Amino acid sequence: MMQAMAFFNVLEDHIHKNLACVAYRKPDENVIKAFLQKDKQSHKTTDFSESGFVFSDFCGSESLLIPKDQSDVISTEYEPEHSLKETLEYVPEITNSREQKKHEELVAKVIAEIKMGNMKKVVLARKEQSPSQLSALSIFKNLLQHYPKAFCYVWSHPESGLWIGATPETLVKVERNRFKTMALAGTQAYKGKIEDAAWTPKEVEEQKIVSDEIVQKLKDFKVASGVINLSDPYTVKAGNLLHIRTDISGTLENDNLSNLLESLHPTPAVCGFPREKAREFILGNEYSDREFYSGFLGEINLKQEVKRNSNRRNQENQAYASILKQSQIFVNLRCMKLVEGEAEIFIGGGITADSNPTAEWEETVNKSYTIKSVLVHQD
Ligand SMILES: C=C(O[C@H]1C=CC=C(C(=O)O)[C@@H]1O)C(=O)O
Repeated sequence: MMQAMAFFNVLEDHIHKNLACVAYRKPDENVIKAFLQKDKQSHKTTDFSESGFVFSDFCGSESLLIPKDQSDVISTEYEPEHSLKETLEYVPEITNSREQKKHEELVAKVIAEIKMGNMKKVVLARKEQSPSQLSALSIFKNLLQHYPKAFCYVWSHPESGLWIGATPETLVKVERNRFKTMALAGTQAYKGKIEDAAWTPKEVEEQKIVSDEIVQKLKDFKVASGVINLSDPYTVKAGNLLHIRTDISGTLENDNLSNLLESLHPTPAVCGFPREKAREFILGNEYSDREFYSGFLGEINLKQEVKRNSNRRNQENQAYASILKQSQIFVNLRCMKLVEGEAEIFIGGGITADSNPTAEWEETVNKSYTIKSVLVHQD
């Protein structure tokens, strides 16, 4: 482990030299890890068989990779610099801008398509520009501070540019032959108590489409070898927002990570249902290219040594530590691209037949706050 100051200095230097690197902290953990690529080559993966950190776009056309064997891997313990406020106070400014009109018109178009029976759900996203007073690493530190339950990262790569985010959504975690995923959807503002959250039928349906489709796709792609386990839906907090979540887990049929990712991505939490029609609509109608927003990112095929228990029965095995292969991949939400000091914030929301265009606009405004609130100095 390095001292935090040395860690951030090395990272900053790497970003400054425009060499590929990523630093991240997993939900509820207190270690920040970084992969600093040593060579200047642009590595990509197509079959997800390598070991390293992957950064994939929404379309699935580009999967950048920082290979472990080409990187220095460093880590530091994260200590919040000052006591943090649970929720940042914020009153969304809802302006009647041109952007709002454009977004609401597109939402209305989706609702009309859904009512014609072409689709059941489409996630519509937009991009918002916001000036930032801070450097990438200061923004990253603010995210670490305010979102302990999120996967917080900063990714810098000559091909993708600089991305920063704090996502609440796991795409998949694989450990040996077990996988865990989640269906996350439905959004409301957090008002002080998780228990007080009441969900409308629209939100319940929006989330159920996600969990049903994940299970169906796992079956279609023959991913799971037996029963797929599902929790009941429950409410989770992500920054200033609440979502509905179902946990889904099972045993893998084989260790083909590529097949698993293809079955899951893009889920109806970021695309829609049916997948292909929703994807086509998104690519043909959204005003901005999503790039890496709503794609996925994370560790793939990392090997970790696990020491055996030293109880008597295991004593003969003491000399052997087992190797655990694991992947932990997140959906790239609540994120921004930093372009010459300006933040491009990407936000979206699920549209179903019962959506209200103005409420959908407001939801994206609320979601943008996860990022906007950390673009300024914190005290
Ligand atoms: C697409 C986003 O969120 C997804 C995850 C949780 C809740 C969502 C919703 O309520 O629409 C979205 O499906 C985003 O934050 O840009």
